[in-house]
Amino acid sequence: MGTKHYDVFVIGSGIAGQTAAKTCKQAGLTVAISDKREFGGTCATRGCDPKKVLIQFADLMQNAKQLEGLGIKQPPKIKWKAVQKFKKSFTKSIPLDTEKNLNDLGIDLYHQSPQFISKNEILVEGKTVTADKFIIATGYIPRTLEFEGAELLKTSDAILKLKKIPKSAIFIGSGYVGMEFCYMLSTMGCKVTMVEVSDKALNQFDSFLVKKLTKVLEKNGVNFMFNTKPIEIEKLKKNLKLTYEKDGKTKSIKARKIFNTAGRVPAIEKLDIENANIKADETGVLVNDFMQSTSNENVYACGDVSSKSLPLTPLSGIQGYIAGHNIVNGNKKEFENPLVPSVVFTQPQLASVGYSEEEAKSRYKNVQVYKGDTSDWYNAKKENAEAYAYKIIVNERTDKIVGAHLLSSQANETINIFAMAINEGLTTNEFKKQIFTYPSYTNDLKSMLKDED
Ligand SMILES: Cc1cc2nc3c(=O)[nH]c(=O)nc-3n(C[C@H](O)[C@H](O)[C@H](O)COP(=O)(O)OP(=O)(O)OC[C@H]3O[C@@H](n4cnc5c(N)ncnc54)[C@H](O)[C@@H]3O)c2cc1C
Ligand SMILES: NC(=O)c1ccc[n+]([C@@H]2O[C@H](COP(=O)([O-])OP(=O)(O)OC[C@H]3O[C@@H](n4cnc5c(N)ncnc54)[C@H](O)[C@@H]3O)[C@@H](O)[C@H]2O)c1
Repeated sequence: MGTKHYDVFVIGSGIAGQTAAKTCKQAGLTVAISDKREFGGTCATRGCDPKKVLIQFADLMQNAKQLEGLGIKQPPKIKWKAVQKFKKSFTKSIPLDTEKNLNDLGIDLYHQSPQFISKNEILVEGKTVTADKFIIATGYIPRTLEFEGAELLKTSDAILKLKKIPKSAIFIGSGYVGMEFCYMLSTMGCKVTMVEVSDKALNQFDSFLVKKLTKVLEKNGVNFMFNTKPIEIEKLKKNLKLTYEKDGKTKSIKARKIFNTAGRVPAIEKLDIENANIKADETGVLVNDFMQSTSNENVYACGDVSSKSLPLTPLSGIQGYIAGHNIVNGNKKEFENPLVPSVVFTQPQLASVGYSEEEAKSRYKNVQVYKGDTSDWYNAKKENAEAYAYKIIVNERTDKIVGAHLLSSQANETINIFAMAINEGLTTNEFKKQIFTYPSYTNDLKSMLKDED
């Protein structure tokens, strides 16, 4: 058993790990990186990017359905095999390209989960490896559900690889992942049931808008079952049977597939972090603003697996850079909790940035809430869209916009306008003075600041 030493050993090759590793290598440090799955991380290989390739076909179907009888004879037929082939053209080369890119930079690669054996030693691929600094960038993994038959559940990895659209499916959990994929499958003709333990979907988002989105998905054929607790899964000949509890009664439903979309948790279970005195809780590896472990100064954590901020791709890249920079230059850069817009890629899309109505009301004395159903506005009507709505939050004293929540077919883009407005501290008057293209969803944003509910 040989021993090897590096200045920096990075665990996880997603956007956070890659960014951190490259930052250290480019500063002249010796660096190694390990991944226990294919290189490239979640977003590029089994998350955001392949998901958007698939979902755009659902969007096409949805748009066509909306215009059926208004010029569209019938919605197009989707060749799912071809769609999957197209998606693969984005994902297939990622692992090898990532490895080659890291290799070319002179970074050593390991293909296994390391285990900490002491504060500065790990065991990986049968070797003891020591390093001055370790960076944990292992991301999130699906939450394990603990009921009988839970091993029959599939995760988002399997949804992205479906060989055909199943006749029926049950989703357990209506967060981002559950809502996006239940929209995709229901639009493609799958009979979908959504089982959610709480009383509404997308708990992080504005209820006024979530209700409207839920209604659209119900029209798409999704059967939402709230306040419902899954308790057992059983394998039948063709189907799976889910037994659940609702209103004190025990009942069951059947479907071809059941997906675990009940949330994601920090991927730390294989690392034996306690051997290196690294502390973590359900939010991830506990770090300070320098992305440095609060209990072991030679360890940094970044991306989803760190305890700081939301598990989204743009933040993982920023945190990876900060961790790498602080290892190279000493703790100089702090993670300052940037304003983060986010979007659920259903149709309509639900997007949000800044404070919710409740957060703003607890923070400011007087809050102005602009809220409306705009499904009768031109942009929605021309698409024959079911729902178009908004809620914008303004601090009344300063007239500055502090939060925006949009439900529209273009919300993934238009929310970025509000992100910029909030970052720049624009007042509603300054915002309304902007000239935007016409007719566009962006131009509608100005009119939203006129109507008070
Ligand atoms: C289906 C889905 C859709 C998503 N869509 C979006 C979206 O539209 N927009 C958005 O912003 N975010 C989205 N996300 C979230 C986004 O993918 C993550 O925030 C981002 O990928 C996190 O990057 P990361 O580098 O922190 O972790 P990851 O990309 O998860 O990388 C971690 C790496 O560490 C490896 N690893 C884990 N454990 C070990 C171990 N013990 N040893 C060695 N290696 C290990 C993993 O194999 C992985 O390659 C989505 C996530 C999912 C699952
Ligand atoms: N578009 C995007 O940006 C995007 C897309 C996918 C994922 N993500 C990221 O991934 C993270 C995880 O998303 P997610 O959807 O996996 O988790 P989530 O935490 O957003 O949602 C999980 C849902 O499952 C429910 N749930 C939990 N246990 C349950 C049980 N036993 N039975 C029934 N329901 C149960 C929860 O109440 C919740 O509604 C997000 O926070 C987000 O940061 C982002």
